[in-house]
Amino acid sequence: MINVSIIGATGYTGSELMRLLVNHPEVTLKHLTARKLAGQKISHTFPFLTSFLKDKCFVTLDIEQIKQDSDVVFICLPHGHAMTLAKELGEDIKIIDLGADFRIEDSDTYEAFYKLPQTAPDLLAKAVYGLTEYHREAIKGAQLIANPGCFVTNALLALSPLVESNLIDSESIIIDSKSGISGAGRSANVDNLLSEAGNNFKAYNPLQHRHIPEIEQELSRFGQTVQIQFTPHLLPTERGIYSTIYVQPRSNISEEALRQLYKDKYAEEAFVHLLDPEQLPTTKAVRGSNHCHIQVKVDQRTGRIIIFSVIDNLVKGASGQAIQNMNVMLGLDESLGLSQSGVMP
Ligand SMILES: NC(=O)C1=CN([C@@H]2O[C@H](COP(=O)(O)OP(=O)(O)OC[C@H]3O[C@@H](n4cnc5c(N)ncnc54)[C@H](OP(=O)(O)O)[C@@H]3O)[C@@H](O)[C@H]2O)C=CC1
Ligand SMILES: CC(=O)N[C@@H](CCC(=O)OP(=O)(O)O)C(=O)O
Repeated sequence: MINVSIIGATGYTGSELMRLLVNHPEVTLKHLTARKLAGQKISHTFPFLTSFLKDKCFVTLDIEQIKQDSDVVFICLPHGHAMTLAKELGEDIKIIDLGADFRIEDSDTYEAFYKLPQTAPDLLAKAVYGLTEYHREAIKGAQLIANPGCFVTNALLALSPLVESNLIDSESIIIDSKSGISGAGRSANVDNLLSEAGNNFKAYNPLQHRHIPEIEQELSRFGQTVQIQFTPHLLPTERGIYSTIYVQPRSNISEEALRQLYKDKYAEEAFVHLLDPEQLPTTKAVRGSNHCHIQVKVDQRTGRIIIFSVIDNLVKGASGQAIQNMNVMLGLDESLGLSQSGVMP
């Protein structure tokens, strides 16, 4: 069995990891850390885990104990902590960071967008970016994974086939994204109260969202420098990310050719699906699952391509993809623990 510990198990990504890993046939959950809730039963905070974790309690973070007892550690903390923790955990343990500390290759860009110093440049250099479908070979040999941001995962799965094929004007990309409130984490925040966010809808952080440099970095890997326009919005729902993306092709492309591109790219992928032409993605169809649903259209009037893409921010956008990466790192079947379908209604 693989011994797994979670640092920051009281948050949404930590609890989602537990929800998925209790059904992973190869995993034993070891140390599940918290600050204030240390010593308390996990099932009291997360009753959905009652029959799975029984009397298991949160524990205070003890690096030596974790090093001794774990094969894999997931770090589910606010940005800035994983740089220190990954150093302390050392190189003999596999680490998957769900935050952004190892995602941005250029430290000045990280510091500008995150307002935090990059204190682990040596670890940054060896970290592998964990968008599984595009970095599988590197992930196989990695010790440290930078798990992608949720909006980023959604946008990259939608856009990469087009950018990789050099079919679009790399400065024409407009990404209009919406996220459920769990994307903001479980910590108390007035903006996320039902009375503020319920029956409400708003854009936030236009022009400066932290995911802009991450999306540009990853799309630019294909060869051309990519500049995007990205605006996130807050949906009055718990989970889900929905992106509608507009791009200008370099030359006219038929919808049939466009569909073939996506079909070929994702034919072998367990979690990325091009929907039938008459369908449009919905957040509920992927709710609780590790799946990404994509639709592509060509507007015959304007010539633009429109891509619709949807994931569950806590699963493919965070904990599910982290487990997918763990499976790849350990040479396991990539889908282990991730067989859930979406939940409707
Ligand atoms: N929510 C999402 O959809 C996604 C989140 N992420 C990233 O994953 C990481 C975790 O996110 P999420 O689970 O949503 O966050 P939450 O706010 O839900 O949970 C944060 C966790 O971090 C702990 N924590 C908070 N501050 C500190 C601190 N100063 N020192 C030690 N522990 C601390 C909390 O523990 P305690 O109970 O002790 O306070 C809690 O367990 C973040 O980096 C986030 O950006 C990535 C993709 C998607
Ligand atoms: C709704 C909401 O607030 N969403 C978060 C994104 C969550 C995410 O992907 O996390 P990272 O911070 O690890 O990139 C935001 O916009 O900041």
